[in-house]
Amino acid sequence: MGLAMANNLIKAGYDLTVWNRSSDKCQPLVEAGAQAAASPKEVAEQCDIVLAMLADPAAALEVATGEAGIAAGMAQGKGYVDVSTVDAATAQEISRAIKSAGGEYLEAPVSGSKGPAEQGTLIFLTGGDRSLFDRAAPLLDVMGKRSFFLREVGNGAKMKLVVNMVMGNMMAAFAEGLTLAEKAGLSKQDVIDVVGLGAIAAPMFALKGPAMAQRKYATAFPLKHQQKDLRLALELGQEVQQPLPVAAAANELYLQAQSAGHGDADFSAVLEAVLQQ
Ligand SMILES: NC(=O)C1=CN([C@@H]2O[C@H](COP(=O)(O)OP(=O)(O)OC[C@H]3O[C@@H](n4cnc5c(N)ncnc54)[C@H](OP(=O)(O)O)[C@@H]3O)[C@@H](O)[C@H]2O)C=CC1
Ligand SMILES: O=CCCC(=O)O
Repeated sequence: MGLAMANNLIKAGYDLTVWNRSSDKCQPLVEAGAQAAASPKEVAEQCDIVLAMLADPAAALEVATGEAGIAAGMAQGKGYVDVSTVDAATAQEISRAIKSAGGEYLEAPVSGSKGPAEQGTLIFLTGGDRSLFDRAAPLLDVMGKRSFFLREVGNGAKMKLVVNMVMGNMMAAFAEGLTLAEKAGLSKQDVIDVVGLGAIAAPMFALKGPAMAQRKYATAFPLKHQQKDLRLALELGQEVQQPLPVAAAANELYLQAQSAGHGDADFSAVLEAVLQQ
């Protein structure tokens, strides 16, 4: 995700300084004109606005608040926009670290996968400093088609978890439907066609269904990240005392798929867990 988003910023003419834990992954961006930095701190020292796209809450915290992290290079006038999918408490902790270092903070997780990241059609779900939202808007407009400002830090994370919980549930239900159809003697392609014409038609089913019918799962959204998002959504449900039995059942399927070695495959590989029931 980060590579595609950074590429679009370079193409739009922005002067980029990049860092990634595995530094070889920065090479295509350096070849496209970006400068490589030795640490997140160095990126923050060199840039007015820092963007980060990281795996999970642990990675987001380490990169933002670690010894050579973003906060260590922050100063007044600089801003940090974290587009990773994390929980609200993590976003709030990062916000405190950035602000006590004098910077501004915006959480901005994205809806939309690899295709929208490449095409610059992501949807940003933001919360935090309104002035940074306004300052970063031209960058978000290069990478996305719409940006929502949801006020205080944590609301972007919560919105993202709600959306991804629904998405994870939908994919698990679709996998069950395909499996039931096949065992009942129906064609999976017929199921995809019928679903695509009715009220439950979804771009996701049309996009991923044909490959799922062949048990192929080229990674756009890694299954391990979908399971992380369901875990975080279930934790949010506990915080606000909302039972989420459908999401809890879906989470079990993603955990099973992950244990069976499909964590780095696309999240549609949840079908493999359904097939094992
Ligand atoms: N893929 C998708 O369709 C979408 C993903 N997201 C969210 O975006 C985020 C990134 O997703 P995606 O790009 O697919 O994931 P990847 O797994 O491809 O990338 C994860 C990134 O996080 C880095 N990272 C992981 N752990 C650490 C750490 N401890 N310290 C420093 N860096 C670390 C990785 O570095 P390294 O290269 O060294 O491993 C890599 O750059 C996730 O939060 C995901 O939920 C949101 C919308 C869509
Ligand atoms: O977090 C991943 C979202 C994927 C998508 O919105 O298609």
